[in-house]
Amino acid sequence: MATQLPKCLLLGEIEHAHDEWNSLAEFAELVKPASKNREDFIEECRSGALEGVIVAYRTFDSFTITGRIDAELVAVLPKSLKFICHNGAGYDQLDIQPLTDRKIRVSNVPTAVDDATADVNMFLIIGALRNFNIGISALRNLEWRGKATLGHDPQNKVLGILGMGGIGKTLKRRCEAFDMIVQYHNRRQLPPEEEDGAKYVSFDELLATSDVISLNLPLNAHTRHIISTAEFEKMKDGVVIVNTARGAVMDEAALVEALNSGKVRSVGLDVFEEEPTVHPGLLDNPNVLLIPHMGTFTVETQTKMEVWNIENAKMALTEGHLKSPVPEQADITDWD
Ligand SMILES: O=CC(=O)O
Repeated sequence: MATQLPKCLLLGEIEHAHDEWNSLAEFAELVKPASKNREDFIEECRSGALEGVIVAYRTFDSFTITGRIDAELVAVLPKSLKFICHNGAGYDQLDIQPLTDRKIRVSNVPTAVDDATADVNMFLIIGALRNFNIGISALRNLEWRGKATLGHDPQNKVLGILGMGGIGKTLKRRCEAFDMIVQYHNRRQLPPEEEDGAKYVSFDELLATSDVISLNLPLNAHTRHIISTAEFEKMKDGVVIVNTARGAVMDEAALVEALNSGKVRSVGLDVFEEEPTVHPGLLDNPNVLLIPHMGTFTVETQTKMEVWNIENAKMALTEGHLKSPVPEQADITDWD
């Protein structure tokens, strides 16, 4: 009698790496949920229709199907489920603790996102320093430069990177090519070979001494609103801030006030607290350069990310472990 293959559940779509995804059929029956929203998905899980699923591959956009992977959802996920492979560097859509409690292992996609996100980060730094939003909007309104005032050069400006992970380190190299002086803050100082000449400073020193502050840290319970009114007050007058991490690391309402008061000169934002909604005080402010979460939005990077995430799923199916487990679970060895 033929042995039954385990199931691998696709939450969301594969857009590029179709061959790699289809190759998983050697190891698993590839299935999709029937549901299109959280309520139905919870019902589908409860009905037992997804039993036999060992690995779930999910995309950022599959949030529309499942909502947050939180304790409520974790309680109904198939009993057979052992691995969730998240296609993205930031995995704040998943609550790791309830998943760990249920012995479900989670992976994310680091590294593959670094270049594309650092490129957007650099674009935002230059664009915000040079007031390009004002010029671009004026030109589209047939007002030539409109109210654009002189911008500022990046050369010799102090860049403070908050969160020196893969994207932060890649950004550092980009910014050094623009002759910026790079300092950073992490919860722990990096070894010298990883710092690669960047100065380690305390959180408060980074706030007080940077001309440009770049937010490159993950969103979690410790980092939500890590930049709010008290932190803006500690910054230099006329500071420039860019964010390609997650909107909620910065208090958007407090940012609008800091922009209105002139404390913050300009910002470049790729991410927002309540995507796809953007605070009207940001939309209305000409000193805000906005991009709709396009940090990794390139053919090459989206393909790399899918291939990486499929490798996680394949390893889970064939070897029973993940290529890139999330840091919270990386040191756990007892999964039985
Ligand atoms: O936002 C993009 C990602 O988390 O990969």
